[in-house]
Parts: sequence; C-alpha cells; structure tokens
Amino acid sequence: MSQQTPNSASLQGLPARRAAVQLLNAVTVEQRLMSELMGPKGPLAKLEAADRARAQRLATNTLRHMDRADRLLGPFLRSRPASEVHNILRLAVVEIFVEGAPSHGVGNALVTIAREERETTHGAGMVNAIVRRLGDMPMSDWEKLPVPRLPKWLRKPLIGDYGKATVEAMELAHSKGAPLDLSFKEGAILPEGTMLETGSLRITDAGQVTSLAGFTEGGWWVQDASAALPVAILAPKAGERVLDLCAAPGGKTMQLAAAGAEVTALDISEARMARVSENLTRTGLNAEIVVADAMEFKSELYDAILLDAPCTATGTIRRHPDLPYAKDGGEFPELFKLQENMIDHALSLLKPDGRLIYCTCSILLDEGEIQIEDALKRHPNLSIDRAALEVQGVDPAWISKEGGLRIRPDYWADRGGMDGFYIAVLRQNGEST
Ligand SMILES: C[S@@+](CC[C@H](N)C(=O)[O-])C[C@H]1O[C@@H](n2cnc3c(N)ncnc32)[C@H](O)[C@@H]1O
Repeated sequence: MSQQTPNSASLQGLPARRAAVQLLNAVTVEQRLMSELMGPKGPLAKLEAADRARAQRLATNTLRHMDRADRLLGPFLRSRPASEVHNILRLAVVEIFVEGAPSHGVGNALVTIAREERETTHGAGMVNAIVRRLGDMPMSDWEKLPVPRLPKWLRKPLIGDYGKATVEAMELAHSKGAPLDLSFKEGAILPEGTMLETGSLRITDAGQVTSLAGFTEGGWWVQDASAALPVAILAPKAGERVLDLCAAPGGKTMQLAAAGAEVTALDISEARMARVSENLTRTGLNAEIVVADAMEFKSELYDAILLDAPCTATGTIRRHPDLPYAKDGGEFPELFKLQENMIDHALSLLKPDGRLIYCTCSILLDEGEIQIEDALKRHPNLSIDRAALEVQGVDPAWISKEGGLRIRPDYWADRGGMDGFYIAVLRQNGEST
C-alpha cells in the first residue's frame, strides 16, 4: 500500500473504526469499562445503529485478541508506540486476521484516523508501513500464535489459585466469546435455541436481542446460564419472603418473582434500579423496589436472602474482554472487605431457619471459597448446605471442598461455555447472629 488518497469505499467504515479506536483508548488509557462508555456522551452516541454495532464488535474483538495482536506486532515495533497508535495497529491486526477485511481498505481508513488526532498524527506513517506488511503476512502466521493470555496482574493470582493448565483452559474459553442465554417465565414465547440441562435457553449468533421472538411479549430476559443457577439453588417457594440484596439490573429478581416469591429488590444505585423497574414492567413481574445501601438496610427477617455481591466480575471476561485492561486489581481488596461485611449484615436479616445464598460472578477464590471459609470461622452457628447445590444439570464435581459451587468459564466447553461463578448456601442453625 502506498501513501495515497483514501478512496470513498475504504472510508465508508470510518465512523465505526474511529469510535472503536476511541473505545480502545478509553479502556486501555483511561482505564474505563466499555459499559461506562455507552451513554449519550460516549463515542458511540452519534453513530447510526449499524456503525454502533460494528464499532462495539471491533473494539470487543480487539480486546479479546489483544495479546495475540501484540505478539504479531512485536517484531515490527522497535519500541512501544504511544498507546493511541498501538490501539490503531491492534485494530488493524484484528480487522485483517479476525474479521478478514482487505488490508488496503483497513490501512487507508486507519491512516486517515491516525492523522486526525494530535496523539497519533506522528504515527500515521508507521501505521501505513505496518499495515502494508500485515497485508503480506499469511493467515498461518496469525493462526499459529498462542491463545491470548490474560494480563499478568490477573494471570499470576489465577495461576496461584488454579494452576497453569486450568488458567490456559479459561483463557481459551475467554477467546471464544459467549452465546446468548435466556431465562424465561412459564409459557413464554421463545426464540429458536437449545434448551440447557440447567433450564436456560441458549442461542448462538443471536444478533439484535430486541428482534428475537417474544421480546415484545416480555416472557424472557438475558441471563447467562451460570447466573441463573443461584436462584435455581435458592429454590424459592410461592409466597416466601425473599430479599434480593444487590439486585440490579434484576436478572435474579425476575427469576425470584417468576417463581412466585414475595421479593424485595434492593440496590444502592438509583440508575441501575431504574433498569430493574423497567425489566419488571417489560416482563410483567412484581417486586418491592428499594434504593439503599445494603449495609444500612433494616427490616423484618426474611425466609431467604440472595446476596449477589458486588465483585470483580472476572467470571464474565468471555463477554467483557475490556475488564482485564480497564482494571489492575488495585481496588479488589476493598471489594473483598465489602463482601465480608455484606455476608455478616445479610445474616442479621435472615430468619433463624432461613437460607442465605452468597454468589459472585468471579473466578477469584478470594470472592468465593475463601470468603465462605472465613464466614464459617466468624460465625460458629453457620453451616454450609451442600445438598442444596444438587440441582438439575449441576455437575457434583463442581462442588469445592468447603461445600460451595465453583463454576469456571472453561466448563461446558463443548456447549459454548458458561460464565465463571461461585455459589454457596449458608444456614444459621437455629438462631440469628
Ligand atoms: C453483581 S451486581 C448484581 C446483579 C444482579 N443480582 C442481577 O442478577 O442482575 C452487584 C450490584 O451490587 C450493587 N451494590 C454495590 N454496593 C452496594 C451496596 N452497598 N448496597 C446495595 N447494593 C450495592 C451494585 O449497584 C450492583 O448493581
């Protein structure tokens, strides 16, 4: 590719590519999560729907393949370029080798984008030269690269928790992304899909969620198969008083309400709670809505409490590959402490014979096994209910030694995987703490 005036065909994708680069910069430079960038001031706000979807897909794929893209680019880079230039090059790799886009079009568009900003204009020539060389590389050079690794700050503690082979299996699962899973009410109109043993409906290549059959009728909602297990394990009975202590955006609230429980849904975030209300309206389900800090909430005692505690969300990297690049683990100890305090406070809201379901969408043992072992030490009258974990489709081999359920993203590899999760059922043996 020579330095040329970009033709209009290759520039058609400019808005989406520009927004993808902005998303990548916001994640890797400003350490912001993609979910925080979707608002009216975010890079996607002014785009047409198709460009918005494309920009999001490009940024997500680039983050998912970041480690491989960096390996492929390594030999072309004498020193590490400015992050903003690096992100343009990473996007080029992913467009050419993952999306199969012609390199000349990718080069023209990305050189134009590089020239637009102060941080990248000096790198435009380099982008041009490297994309040209990428275009000459055979696909086999990409295919023989190892599975993308997690950044060191997360990989190291995970290897300490699980060993290298398991972490590599998780990384393989992360690289594959995730299908769409639905939870649903009885009698709901459902799109075509595969019914999983645990009761979720799985759809591969779902496309636009709002276009799926039954969306308007509101009989189903999006929820990963493993995220649906805490309520299956809680097994709410009609009329039971259940407190959903960290409820937003409400996937589990809807499951509880659909089972006929009398649900109090609480969350500290007013904005996220508005989504719970919207979700309940769409699905025609009911719950009492409380916006409050769980730690300050007082009430009559509950039959059952679901504590889906705020966590690192490291179990959801398959669908949120931005997370390892937007975070560095610095704020994690604060979260672990909050989880500990929330368990203790939840126990004070539980009837003597009640059950507390503690769960996190995390693969870190600190937020699962270790949290529960510590809670059992703090509360001598607390016990763990292993038998409650025996629900349809749950492999008994997933139960860990303290009696909780450890779900890993590399499980169900042949069926499209599942998010990492930890679930434990606690009982207070007769009296509240
Ligand atoms: C893992 S999410 C909950 C997901 C939800 N259970 C579902 O299934 O859709 C954790 C939630 O905890 C909420 N949260 C964080 N700190 C809180 C606090 N101190 N009190 C109440 N909610 C809190 C967050 O706003 C967030 O919505």
